[in-house]
Order: sequence, then structure tokens, then C-alpha cells
Amino acid sequence: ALLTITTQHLTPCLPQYPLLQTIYTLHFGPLSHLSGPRLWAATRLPFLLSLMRGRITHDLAALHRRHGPIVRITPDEVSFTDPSAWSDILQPKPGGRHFTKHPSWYGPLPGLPPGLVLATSPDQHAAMRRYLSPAFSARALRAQEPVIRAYVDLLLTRLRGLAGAEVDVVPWFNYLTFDIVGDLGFGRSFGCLESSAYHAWIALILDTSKAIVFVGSARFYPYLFAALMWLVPEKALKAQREHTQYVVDCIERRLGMEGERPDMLGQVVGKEKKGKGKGLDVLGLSSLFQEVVIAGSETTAMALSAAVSLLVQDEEKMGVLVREVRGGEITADATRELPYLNAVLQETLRVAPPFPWLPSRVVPEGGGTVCGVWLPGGTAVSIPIAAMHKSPASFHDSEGFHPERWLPEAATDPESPFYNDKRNASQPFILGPRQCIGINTAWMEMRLTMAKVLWTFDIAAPSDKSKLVKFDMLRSLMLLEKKPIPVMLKLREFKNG
Ligand code: HEM
Repeated sequence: ALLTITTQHLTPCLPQYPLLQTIYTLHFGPLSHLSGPRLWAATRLPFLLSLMRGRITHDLAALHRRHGPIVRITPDEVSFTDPSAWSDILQPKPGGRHFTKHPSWYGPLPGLPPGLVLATSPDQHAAMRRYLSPAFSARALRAQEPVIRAYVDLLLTRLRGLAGAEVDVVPWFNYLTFDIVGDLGFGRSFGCLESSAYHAWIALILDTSKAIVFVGSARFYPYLFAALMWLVPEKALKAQREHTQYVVDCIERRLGMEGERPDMLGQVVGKEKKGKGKGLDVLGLSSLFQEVVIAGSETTAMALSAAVSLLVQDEEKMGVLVREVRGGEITADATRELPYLNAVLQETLRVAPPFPWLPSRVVPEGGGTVCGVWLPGGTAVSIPIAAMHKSPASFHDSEGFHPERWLPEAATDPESPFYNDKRNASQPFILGPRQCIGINTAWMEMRLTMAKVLWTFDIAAPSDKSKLVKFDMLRSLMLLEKKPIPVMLKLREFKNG
């Protein structure tokens, strides 16, 4: 009782005495009973340094190996690799209580209203999601299939010109997914496949996803944030203005187009024209669609590049997949039913999740329980997706690439080494109201692209095996780092008879 009274009286004074505050945080605070490295629990700096060095997924995986599934990683943040964290953190609680997105990571970008990804208020997010969801409905997806197929065919045409040599697949999958998201988003391709080059805007987008990590880290230190904003060079600000203007121009051009088109902006514009929209101005739409382009391009491209890289390192698995995709027609409906193709993609997203680290959520006022641990309101909670996906407590040979663990028989045959896998630990698109809205689009793109590429080409590892990418070595800021993935690309030979 004496300790409680003393604590209550001393807590408000602590910020003036950093040493006392650190002692309180480590030994008496509400998270002091949790396991974790002392230095990380005492100050946020080791976490932020690890993040900025791109080492966060490795460091968190190592901390979880040492301290278990629940680790205190800053004075006020706890990280989880127990699968029940997915629903405990991401599904709304009775009474509509949400663990909201942390305002440091998800605050709006300077000069723009928040879109869907960056909205932190659950009500604002739900309204925006309802607004955008017809663009991602099953009906919309059916209308989008021919658009996706046309770009995959264009990719095949371009790759045919390179066949017979070593080809780095990374830029090609990026050109593909940017052209698709441009067309599906605003009815306008970025022309990357045509020009074999990134559109200038895309380089800026890739830098933006890195900038989010630096800006978010600085937001924890208000003076540093103010200084950083003051130090941003005029060149970068100009690039940001041009970036927004480019999207505004695309949107205005699309608003002026007549007739029905299957693109996502078209769905939203249709609502606005019927007076049933949210009355978003061009800047609001620009914010929304910039996010869709960032979230929908790099992620899918990374998954495709990773799948090819993992397959060329295992000829047997590549053989099984090639036989499967060459055995029937290649449409969205047909590829949805191909068990090995789906298993390969599931396993790729487990081993190399394009979003390897999910920025934190905040426990609501009044507190909440995650994985059986009660946490006070305001505590930050996070899921290191890559570490969760590779936890040996959830998966047999968790570091290995085994599409077989996703085949239906693995879950029913007690003899299978993967029978006891906790498959629900792997959630590359996350769960709940903030689940990826583009999940079905992503699956359609990945299945059609993989099937058509492997139907057309024989793909093998480069002769110099040292060029093969090891995904567990890749750094990550918000997204997984890009490294060249060279493969030997040969046009498939049709044998007579
Ligand atoms: C393999 C491909 C993809 C993966 C692994 C992926 C993963 C994710 C994840 C983990 C989130 C949650 C991010 C967060 O809460 O911070 C997310 C959100 C989102 N994704 Fe995806 N994504 C993929 C493809 C796509 C595609 C193709 C689109 C659109 C064409 C898309 C659009 C979005 C949007 C708009 C959100 C925000 C949803 C919301 O907050 O309501 N994603 N995605």
C-alpha cells in the first residue's frame, strides 16, 4: 500500500528526473513484470536505431527467440509472436473498443488529409473503407480480370525479347504491378512495361515509404520532429508538391472521362456523380489513391519476385508447380483451384512477407488483454510479422520453404510433419477491419502472373549461385528491401508427340 501511494504521488514528477523515471519504468511501472532486454525497456532509442538501420525484423526475431512470445521492446511497447495476438490486437472488442493505429506511425503526411491506411480514427476509417469497398468487390474484381491479364500478356511479350539469358525479375514484376495499379486505380497505366523503366513518380513513392519510418521515428521526439521538418531540403518539398500535383492531374483527367470503366476511381466517381459520395475534394481523392498505389504495387511485386527466387532454389518444387500450371487453362477461376500454386504463394508470403513489420497499435482507455496479459490503456502493442511467421513454436522447420504445409492433406494427415503447424500464425494481409482491402486483387494478380510466366518460360537459378537472394538477410524499413533476383529465363520448348 505504501508503494502504491508513493508511486501515485511520484509519477507526475518523474519526467523532470530522467534517472528516476528510468528506475520507475524498469522496476515499478505496469510493464516491469514483462521480459525483455533492459536497455530496450529503459529507452526507445535501441528500437528506433534498429528500425532505421533496417535491422528491426532480425533484432525482434532474435529478442523473441531469447525472451519468448511476449517481449517488452520500449518503455511503453510490447511485441507479440503468439498467434492469438492477431485477433487480440486487430479485432474490435465488445462495445466497439478498438486498438487504434499509433499516431506516430500513421499520422497524415504533411499537406495531405489522411487516406485509408493512415486514418487513425476507427469511425473515419470505417466511413472511408465503405466508400472505397465497391471498388474491391467481387463484381469489380471480375471486371478487372481482363485488365490484369492484358498487362501480364504485355509482360510475357517483353520477357520473350530477353529469353535465353540471365534476367533480373525484380524490375519486371515492379513494372507489371505499377502498370496494373495505375490502370485499376485511375484508368491510366504508368507505361513502365512499354518503356522498360520506372515512371519518375514511382521512385518518389518508394522513397515515401522509407520516409514514413524516419518521420514516424522523429514524431516520438517533438523537438527533433520540428527540427527535421525545418531541415527538409527545398528540393524534397518541391518533389513532394510535384508528386501530389501528378496525382491531382490524373484524377482530374479521370473525372473528365465519359463512360463506364472498371477502374477503382471510376467506382468512387460514379458515387460522387450520383450525389451518394463523401464529397471528397481532389486532394482527398489524391491522398486515398496515392496510398492505394503504394500499398498495391511494391507488395505484390515483392511477393512475385520472392516466389520465383525461392522456387529456383528448389528444382523439385519448381517441377511440381510447372506441371500443375501447364496442365490446364489459365484464368482467375481456374488458378484459384490450383492447390500447389496457392500453396507456393502462401508459403512465399509466410517466408518473405512484403510487410515484415506491422507498426504498433494502442491499447484503448481502460486497458485491454493481449495473449493473456493485461495492459494499461495507452500501451503500444505490435506484431513483428516476419518473426511471427517464422516462429518455431508455430511452424515445423519454420525457416524452410515448404509449400506442402499449405496443402489440404497437411491439416488432416497426422503423419504429415506439418500436421501441428499453427497455420493461422501466418497473416501477411493481417486481420480485422484494417485487413488489406486489396487482398483479392493481390491474389488474382499473383496467381495469373505466376501461372502465365511458368506456362511460357522455363526458369532456373543463375549459374553463379552466390547471386541467389537469402530473404532472411534482407533489411526492411516499412517494406522488404529490394535486391536483384537474377534467373535464367528460357522459352519453354514444346516436345513433339
Ligand atoms: C501481396 C500483396 C499485398 C500484401 C502482402 C499486402 C499487405 C497489406 C497489409 C499488411 C496491410 C495493413 C497495413 C497496416 O495496417 O499498416 C495492407 C493494407 C492495405 N492494402 Fe495491401 N497488401 C498487398 C496488396 C495490395 C493491393 C494489390 C492493394 C490495392 C490494389 C492493396 C491496398 C491496400 C490498402 C488500400 C490498405 C489499407 C487498408 C485499410 O487500412 O483499410 N494491397 N496491405
